[in-house]
Amino acid sequence: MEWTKVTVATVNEAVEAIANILTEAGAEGIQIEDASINDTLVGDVAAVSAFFPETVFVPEKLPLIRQRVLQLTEFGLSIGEGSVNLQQVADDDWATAWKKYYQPTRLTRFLTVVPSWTDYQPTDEREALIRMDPGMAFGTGTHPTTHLSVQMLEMVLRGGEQLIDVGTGSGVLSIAAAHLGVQDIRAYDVDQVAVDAAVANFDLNPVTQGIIAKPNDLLHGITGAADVIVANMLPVVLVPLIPQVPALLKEGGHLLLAGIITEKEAVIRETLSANGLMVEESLHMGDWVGLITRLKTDED
Ligand SMILES: C[S@@+](CC[C@H](N)C(=O)[O-])C[C@H]1O[C@@H](n2cnc3c(N)ncnc32)[C@H](O)[C@@H]1O
Repeated sequence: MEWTKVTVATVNEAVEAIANILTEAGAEGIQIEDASINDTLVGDVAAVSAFFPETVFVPEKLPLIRQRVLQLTEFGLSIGEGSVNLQQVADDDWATAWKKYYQPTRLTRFLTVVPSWTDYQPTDEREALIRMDPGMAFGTGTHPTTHLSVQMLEMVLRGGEQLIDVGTGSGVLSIAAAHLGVQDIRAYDVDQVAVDAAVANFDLNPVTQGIIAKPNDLLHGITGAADVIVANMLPVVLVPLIPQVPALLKEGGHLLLAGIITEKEAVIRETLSANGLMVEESLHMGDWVGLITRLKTDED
């Protein structure tokens, strides 16, 4: 079988958004390259490739893909070169591409994300595995913003908390939280395809029994407070999310934010402050920032 490979040349900041556009256009697999895995790319230059099966007539889809990539700039996102290129690839190349780019990745000392088709075994008894189907959209769990999110979860969770995962995507953060002892998890995503992908990934990970996954726009209409709210999303979505958080965060609870490129950190901090939240700690990975925040108290 032949596949059509569509590659968008971009920068790190836009990688997740472009992956979503390509998935929504009918891609069956996404491959992300940046300087950490491809020597020919330097700095924050990145490439997102999507593989479409023969049954999809890709040239028909290209104008909309191009238009949606360009529209990202309207949300304040830098897209870099933004060029879109087509290539036919044979099945064998595709199989090799998966193997090359989706390797088990140790996110933290205790959590490793593993493509579902590998037989990777933990190297020690404390290493827990997050099994993900790499054919599904919304990240394989190896993006730096996901790394930061999992690191922040590991820093604040002690077990037994209630957690809300906003923009769950592949469900990776909910699976990580379940491994860290959280049983009461609500996972939401505005996109039904993402919710379906998350549910399928929950089924691959026995630890996730009982997670509620539903389509929802941010936290509109959600009731019932949580100890931890985690959101790895673009700043353009985090800004309207933040004012919804204080009503849903228990006293002493944490809001964990990732998906923030360094240039957008100031606007996120301003929005947090205007809504009675303060930054307890910030984590950095490349150009990305993760913020551990909590409600301000009288002592602050
Ligand atoms: C960068 S992905 C994060 C996926 C996953 N949580 C992770 O950390 O790898 C962002 C997700 O947010 C979702 N999203 C975007 N806007 C949203 C909204 N208004 N409400 C809920 N989810 C949203 C997207 O569909 C996407 O799945």
